[in-house]
Amino acid sequence: MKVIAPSHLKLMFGSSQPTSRSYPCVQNAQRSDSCGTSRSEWRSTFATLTSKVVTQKTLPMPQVSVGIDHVNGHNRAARVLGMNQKPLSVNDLPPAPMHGGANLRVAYQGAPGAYSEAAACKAYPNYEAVPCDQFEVAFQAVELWIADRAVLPIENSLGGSIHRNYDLLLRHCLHIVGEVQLPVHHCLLALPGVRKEFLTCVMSHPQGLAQCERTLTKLGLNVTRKAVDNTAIAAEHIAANNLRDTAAIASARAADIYGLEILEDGLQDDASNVTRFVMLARDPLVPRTDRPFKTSIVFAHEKGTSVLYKVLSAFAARDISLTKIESRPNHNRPIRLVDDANVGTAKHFEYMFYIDFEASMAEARVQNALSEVRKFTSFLRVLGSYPMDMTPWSPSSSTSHKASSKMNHSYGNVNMAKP
Ligand SMILES: O=C(O)C(=O)C[C@]1(C(=O)O)C=C[C@@H](O)C=C1
Repeated sequence: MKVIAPSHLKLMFGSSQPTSRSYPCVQNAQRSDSCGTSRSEWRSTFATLTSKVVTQKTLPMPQVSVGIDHVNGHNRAARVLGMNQKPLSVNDLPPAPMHGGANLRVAYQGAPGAYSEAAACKAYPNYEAVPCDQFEVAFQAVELWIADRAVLPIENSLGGSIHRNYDLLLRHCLHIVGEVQLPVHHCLLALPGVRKEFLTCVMSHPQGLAQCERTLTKLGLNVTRKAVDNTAIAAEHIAANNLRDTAAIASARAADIYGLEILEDGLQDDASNVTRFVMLARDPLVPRTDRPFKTSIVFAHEKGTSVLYKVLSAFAARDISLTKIESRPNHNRPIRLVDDANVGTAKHFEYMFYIDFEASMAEARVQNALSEVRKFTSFLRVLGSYPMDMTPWSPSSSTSHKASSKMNHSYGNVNMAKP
């Protein structure tokens, strides 16, 4: 792995710039995000898929050859197209890669030693790291072609959703092209020689603190909790400022990098602690049916939650399993007032609903379900259709984390900017 940014990329730009690429935004009356609707084969493909009932089994594939992800090896499709005048079908294309090609520049939030760095490495083993100080900067790095991908946490099995990234997905125009599930094994780190009894403060990312709350209480430490932007940044801060009364909740790799000692190993409240990350790109992936796919959508409706049942039944009727539902405030219209002369004014909160389901946009049942959903919603956008992470389950352990950290260190010694 090579770090191509001298230090963390910082927030440099005001509002997000739409890229020149296409967006699979399916919008009805209301435009609720910053996505433009620039020309694109993909836009028309997705718009077709979601704006009317699609009965054909195959996608209009000749369109696909232009919008292909060359980095991921899909350029073979163009060759196939040249040699063979038959319309392409989904099955003519090479398998959608789980892991991307060499030397992708991958933006993540945090510093070396962050779990996001480990997730980026799992998703794209030969990547060039672009560490960013904020989640939003990682989005911008991809939009402005400083990076090719961003790998960002979206939810954790103990701490729940990372709401900031749900909101940013809507505000920006990137596409989800993959997911990575990372076992997260936390350690309590402090400067060499520091004893637990003398700690007055524990620093970490809010998710790190949330994932270890019960264990911290059980340890009986009399410490204040301090939230910082990233677990590795907490470790870096303690080392850089020689803080002898403060510990960080971070990875074993962060201990190695910043010269800290592990006071407690396996601090997370449950051994099976997993964070799900999404991989983001400027272009969407060609959806396929030859491996398990997930699709993520976001929608809103003017009549609030009353349509939720109808939307969900569009999936249930087609036997499509939902894996996640999240609701966030609808920032365009946070409150709907309903006046009743007799009893006063009801204030209803308005939401954006995010849904993940286990099926591919290339399946007719999904296209039909989305056509139905569109009837009940004022805004609908497909965030991405991408291969599910099917790596076999291996619970997190410090040993396994250290093993992978050694692997990273061998890259790190050559390329990684150590503090
Ligand atoms: O702080 C880090 O190391 C991160 O990569 C961020 C983050 C998060 O945002 O959830 C990622 C994984 C863990 O769940 C804890 C923190």
